[in-house]
Parts: sequence; structure tokens; C-alpha cells
Amino acid sequence: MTDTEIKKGLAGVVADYTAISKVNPDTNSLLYRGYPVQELAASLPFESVAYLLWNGELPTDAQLAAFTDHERSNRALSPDVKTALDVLPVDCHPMDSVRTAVSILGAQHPQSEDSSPEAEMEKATTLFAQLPAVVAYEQRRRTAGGPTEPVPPREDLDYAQNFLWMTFGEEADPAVVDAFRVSMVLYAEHSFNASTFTARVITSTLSDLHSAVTGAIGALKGSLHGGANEAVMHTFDEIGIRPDESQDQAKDRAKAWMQDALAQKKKVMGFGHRVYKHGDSRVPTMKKALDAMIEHFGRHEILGLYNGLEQAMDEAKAIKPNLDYPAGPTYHLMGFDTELFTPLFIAARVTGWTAHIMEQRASNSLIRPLSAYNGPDERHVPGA
Ligand SMILES: CC(=O)SCCNC(=O)CCNC(=O)[C@H](O)C(C)(C)COP(=O)(O)OP(=O)(O)OC[C@H]1O[C@@H](n2cnc3c(N)ncnc32)[C@H](O)[C@@H]1OP(=O)(O)O
Ligand SMILES: O=C([O-])CC(=O)C(=O)O
Repeated sequence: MTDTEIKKGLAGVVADYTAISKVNPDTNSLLYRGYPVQELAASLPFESVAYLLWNGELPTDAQLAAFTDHERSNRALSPDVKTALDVLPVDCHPMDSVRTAVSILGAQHPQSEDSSPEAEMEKATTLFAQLPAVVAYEQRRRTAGGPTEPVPPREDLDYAQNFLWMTFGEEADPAVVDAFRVSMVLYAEHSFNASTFTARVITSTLSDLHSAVTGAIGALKGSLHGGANEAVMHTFDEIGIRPDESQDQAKDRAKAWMQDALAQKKKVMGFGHRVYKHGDSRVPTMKKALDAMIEHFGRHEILGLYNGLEQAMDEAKAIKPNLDYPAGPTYHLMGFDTELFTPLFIAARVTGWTAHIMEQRASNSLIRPLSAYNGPDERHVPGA
């Protein structure tokens, strides 16, 4: 086999059909089940988008009411999960904590080994409902410096409102809720990205849903994928966030930082994409949400840093930001610890992952590519 036949990173390989989303780099568009993501993000609750991804259609009012009733009644942090999280080091990465929690939820689920469509939908829905409690508790445990009391969920709040309530213990301002809701919708689904493909590979062996999600979390953690939203904030921190500084001063420092980083051939997280080469379809919508948070909190120096990095990268390499770039500072302004940013991505992407798990299972073929061997020629153990 020659090198030219090898598709390193599976770049450009079309591995299967999917009816869940369409990423089109030529038109810079993203459709969930045919709907432009910008239209979904404009006003729909995240619950409707989850329903759409799983069922293929937006819910009627009655369907949404039944779905949200079920979701709201499954929001509490499982006591066993709390016990398990409490023995983890308080400074362990919260991606590890959430991965552990999903594993426990799988082992405890009464339908863990049932992969019928009904059981898969039930497991996807309860996981969707329970992840905010896990992520919120991890934020609170870190803030408290150890085991603490979770904030009980509220059934009178929608998904986004309740997520922020459980995290911060107070009702969030509607502007913050809306920016958070938008981020969840934009993060929900993106065809055969690395974590979703991981979930599909695991499902293809006829393994269970929670195993597939646990594996997907591992794939999401890396900074070339979901971990980039955390890494973006580390970049901002390295440049230095100075709330007293003007937007222009911040921009100049950010530009200088980027020029230096690129001169050293560094990869700057939050920029570039395997599929989009002229900008990520979701960035303009997420940037609007970031702008709203910058206005809301009066933090214009963040915009200076944002614009400085973006402009210097564009001038030097014409590489555009991806979704993680505006999402990172948005979550920072909302008050989340930087290490919690990728767990927030999990809470959103669990909808897309589980939709793909169900799609893979419905039309399965074991995913098992070939490799080209380039190790030593056959040789023999002395005396064998
Ligand atoms: C939600 C998400 O998961 S979106 C992706 C989040 N990930 C990141 O933000 C990590 C930073 N970005 C990257 O590493 C890459 O752009 C990837 C992995 C996302 C896509 O990479 P690929 O399609 O494999 O492109 P590849 O990494 O080969 O880059 C092509 C060229 O652009 C450069 N490049 C791409 N992204 C960046 C970047 N963020 N910073 C600096 N240079 C970059 C590469 O160095 C390479 O240059 P070269 O040809 O001179 O060697
Ligand atoms: O599609 C990708 O490769 C990465 C990405 O943007 C996502 O998963 O949202």
C-alpha cells in the first residue's frame, strides 16, 4: 500500500450517511434535521432542539410539554453520583468527574443493557436531564474546596434557567440565560466530529449507550476538539485580562501575543477547523451572544483581546475562529471556572451523540478500517 492511499486523520473520508445534521463548508451552513442552526438558536428552547435531534421533527406543544415534564422530573443529582464525585480530588479535571459520573449512571440504569429504540430514547433523555446537575455540582465542589450541598433543581425553570440556577444558586438574568441557551443549541451537534465518531465506533461493536457517551467524553476532552474552549481562556489569561484597560490597549497586547505565538509556530486553540476552511458557520451567532455578555457585564477589554487575536491570526495565516473561540470568553463572563467549559460542551453535545448512537444502531456495521503496516519485516525469536 502506498502513502497516497492513506487518509491520515481520515481527512476527507465519507464514512457513512447521516440524517441528523449537514455541515456545508461551501455555503458555510449547518442544518440540524434540515433546519438552519441560526434559526433554531434564535428563540427555541434547548429542549426543542434536543427533541428535534432525536425524533427528526420539532415537537408540537403537547409533545414538548410531555418531554419537558419527563426531563424536569429527572434533574436531581443522584446521591450515588454525589458520593463518587466527593471522593475525587477537588482539583481533578471536571471532564474526568463527568466521565466518571456518566459511567456510574450507566451501571445503575435499569435498562443499561437494553438497546431497543425505546430504551435508548429513555437513556438519552435521562442523561440529558442529569448532566446539568453533575456539571453544576462540579463547579460548586470546586468553589467550596470540597464536598458541598448541591442546589436542588427547580421544575418551574426551563433547561437553561435551571442549569444556571443549580450552578450559581440564584436565578440568572434573562440576558445570561439567553446567551447560555444559544451556546447549548450551537454546541449540540456537528456530524462526524471526533467525539461523535468515537460514540459511533463504540456503538458499532454493539456496546451500550453509556459506554459510547463515556468514550465520546474522552475524545471531546482533548484540546484539538472540545478542550479548545478551555484552552482559549488559558490564552486570554496568559495575555492577561485587565478590566481597567481600554479596548484598544487590550487589542494591541493580544495582537503582539499572537504574532509572537505564530513566530514560535504555536498552535493557537480556538482557530481552524477540519471541515470549515473559511470560517465556522456557528461563530457569528455565538459572537453575538458574547457581545451581549460583554455589554451586560461591561467588560469591553475582553472584546479588545478577542478582536486582537482574531485580526492578527487573519493577517498572518487567514485562519478563522471556530465555535470554541467565542464560547470560551462567554462562559468566563457568566462566571464558570475555565475547567468547566468543556463539561458544558458535554451537556449540549450529549444530544447529538445519543442521536448518532441511535442512528448507528438502527443501521449498524462494525467500524473497523484497515492499516498499512510499516514496522519491521517478519523476524524470529532467537532459538524459536
Ligand atoms: C468544536 C471544535 O472541536 S472546533 C476545533 C477546536 N480545536 C481547536 O481550536 C484547536 C486548534 N486548531 C487546530 O489544531 C486545527 O485547526 C484542527 C485540528 C481543528 C483542524 O486541523 P486540520 O484540518 O487537521 O488542519 P491542520 O492542523 O493540518 O492545519 C493546517 C495548517 O494550518 C495551521 N493551523 C491550523 N490551525 C491552526 C491554529 N489553530 N493555530 C496555528 N496554526 C494552525 C497548521 O499549523 C497547518 O499549517 P502548515 O500547513 O503550515 O503545517
Ligand atoms: O466538527 C468538528 O470536527 C469539530 C466541531 O466543530 C464540533 O464537533 O462541533
